[in-house]
Amino acid sequence: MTAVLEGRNLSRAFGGFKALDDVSISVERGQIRGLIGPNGAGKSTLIDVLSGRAQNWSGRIFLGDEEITGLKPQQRRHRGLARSFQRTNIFPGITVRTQLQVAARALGTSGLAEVIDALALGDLLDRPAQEISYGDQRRLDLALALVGRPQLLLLDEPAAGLTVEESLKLADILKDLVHRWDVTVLIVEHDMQVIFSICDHITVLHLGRILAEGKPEDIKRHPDVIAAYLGSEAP
Ligand SMILES: Nc1ncnc2c1ncn2[C@@H]1O[C@H](COP(=O)(O)OP(=O)(O)OP(=O)(O)O)[C@@H](O)[C@H]1O
Repeated sequence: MTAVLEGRNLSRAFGGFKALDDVSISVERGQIRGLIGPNGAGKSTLIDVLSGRAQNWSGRIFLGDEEITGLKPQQRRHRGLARSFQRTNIFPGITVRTQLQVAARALGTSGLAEVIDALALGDLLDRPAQEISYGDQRRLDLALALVGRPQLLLLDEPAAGLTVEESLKLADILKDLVHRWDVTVLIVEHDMQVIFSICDHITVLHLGRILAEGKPEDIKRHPDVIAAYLGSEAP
């Protein structure tokens, strides 16, 4: 299998506190990789390091065969590494259409129609983002990350604040995109229904280190993961 993303020996400290402690991760092409763990485990820190948003970290990162360790977020984005944010990354007063067009222009790409179609945003194009529902805003955030059809999508809690119905719809969209568009996904999510329904592989972080890695059914039964995070009520 080909690794689309490889992080080697990634570390980041805040003062003397190691938020990320020598973590290595390899995500294969076509995978939906879940990244789970308790609050403060280092998940967002890892996403920040991989997307180029973090300062003062160490380690090496490869996107396919290319080392991207020293590249800024926008340079990584141009090479096909996109991310969404825990808080949506959208501008409230601007219409859905304009936000997508601005994102496409910044990337020098066209092909917005397929993104609009995939995320079912067609009826919302002329609405300012502040007027659409929170669930629709999360889909717009995902659409912005998908402009230019990135090869790798880093998602930081895309289902946060969504209803069960919206979360399941999002899960369906993601599964579909991976298969139709050949996008690889690394997803941080606390909603275990979403994680266990879409991920083929899961990495568990705890206290800045990898606690376990494996297939969903093995992770569900892993005693250390149950003790540190899932409890006895794993879905
Ligand atoms: N800018 C910062 N300054 C100081 N400490 C930070 C900073 N950012 C994160 N941390 C600390 O680093 C640790 C890891 O944080 P991180 O946000 O990566 O965890 P997480 O697994 O994403 O948690 P959550 O599930 O709550 O989002 C936490 O203890 C957090 O308090």
